[in-house]
Amino acid sequence: MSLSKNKQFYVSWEAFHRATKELAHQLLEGGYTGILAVSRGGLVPAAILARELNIRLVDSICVASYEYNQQGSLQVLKQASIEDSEKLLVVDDLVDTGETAKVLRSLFPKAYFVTIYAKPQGKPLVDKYITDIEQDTWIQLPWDMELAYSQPLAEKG
Ligand SMILES: O=P(O)(O)OC[C@H]1O[C@H](OP(=O)(O)OP(=O)(O)O)[C@H](O)[C@@H]1O
Ligand code: HPA
Ligand SMILES: [Mg+2]
Repeated sequence: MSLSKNKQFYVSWEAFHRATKELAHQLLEGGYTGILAVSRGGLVPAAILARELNIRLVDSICVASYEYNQQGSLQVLKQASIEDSEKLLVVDDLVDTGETAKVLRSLFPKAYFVTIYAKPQGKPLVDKYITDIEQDTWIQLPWDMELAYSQPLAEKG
């Protein structure tokens, strides 16, 4: 299924870091003892949360569903070895249709599922997130972008 969107939401590294630290603040009193990163997008916020919350038990589950913005069926490429528990944080960068979160929730029903960004369709599947993004918007993450020259407005046709 094509998820091409009308609008784009560009996220800088700084903005991503700031939002993830805000998430860490909100999780500080939760007593979480382990992190499960949903690779690949969840690896970046998982590393930041692990540092901020002083959690050293970090695992990953490797899934694939999108090829750029074409959504296919979700495949689990590598299972996690960490145990499901109320003290486990499952971390992804974002929830869009909720298909990834649905699978993760069925595999880790006790865990606390967090993301940085959430679109309306996927929002009911996450326990906590930081920023709402409209469904028709594509989130451009910092690791998918590079600095580039921008033509002055006066020179644009
Ligand atoms: O709510 P959904 O519609 O399932 O979309 C959200 C998922 O899509 C992206 O991952 P993707 O499968 O593109 O792989 P990546 O993390 O390796 O980039 C994102 O990192 C989430 O994991
Ligand atoms: O909006 C998005 N941006 C980046 N990756 C994604 N995977 C699903 N939706 C998105
Ligand atoms: Mg992902």
